[in-house]
Amino acid sequence: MTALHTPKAPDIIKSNTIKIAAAMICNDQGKVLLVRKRGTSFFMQAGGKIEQGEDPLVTLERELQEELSFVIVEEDCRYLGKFSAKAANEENAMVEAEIYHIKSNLKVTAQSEIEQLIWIDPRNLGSLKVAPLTRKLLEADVMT
Ligand SMILES: Nc1nc2c([nH]c(=O)n2[C@@H]2O[C@H](COP(=O)(O)OP(=O)(O)OP(=O)(O)O)[C@@H](O)[C@H]2O)c(=O)[nH]1
Repeated sequence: MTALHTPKAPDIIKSNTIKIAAAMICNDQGKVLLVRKRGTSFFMQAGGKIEQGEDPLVTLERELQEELSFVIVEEDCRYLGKFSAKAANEENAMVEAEIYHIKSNLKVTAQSEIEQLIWIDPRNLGSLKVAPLTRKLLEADVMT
């Protein structure tokens, strides 16, 4: 008789992990840029899915170009680390993010799949609906 393998919780979580590269874009006034994608309700970091074998910084360059027409200046960009949280828009999934801190005072405009962008005061979110990963990053105070 063939033994059936029933996935245990960690296996299930692993297979439902979305890997992304995303940006903590901060300006001189201590504000942080968040985006809301078309048809969704959570505000989150600009960024997107890492393609198989892709360097996360290459992913981020592509996503910021697509979403904000933003070009990364190397000296204003710093790798912060890998952070994970419950995915905002997908049921029963986790998001694992390579996060980069980017300093910028440039005016950015929403492109393509971005319905809304806002500069927020990280110490005063009020009732803003933010993605779990974003809340975690803001609570970890990774803005500076
Ligand atoms: N970009 C981004 N995605 C996040 C964050 N937090 C979070 O849970 N996610 C989840 O990760 C998923 C990434 O999908 P995406 O739609 O941003 O990626 P993408 O542009 O490459 O997608 P596509 O090419 O399949 O349309 C989102 O649906 C969302 O549920 C975040 O801060 N930034």
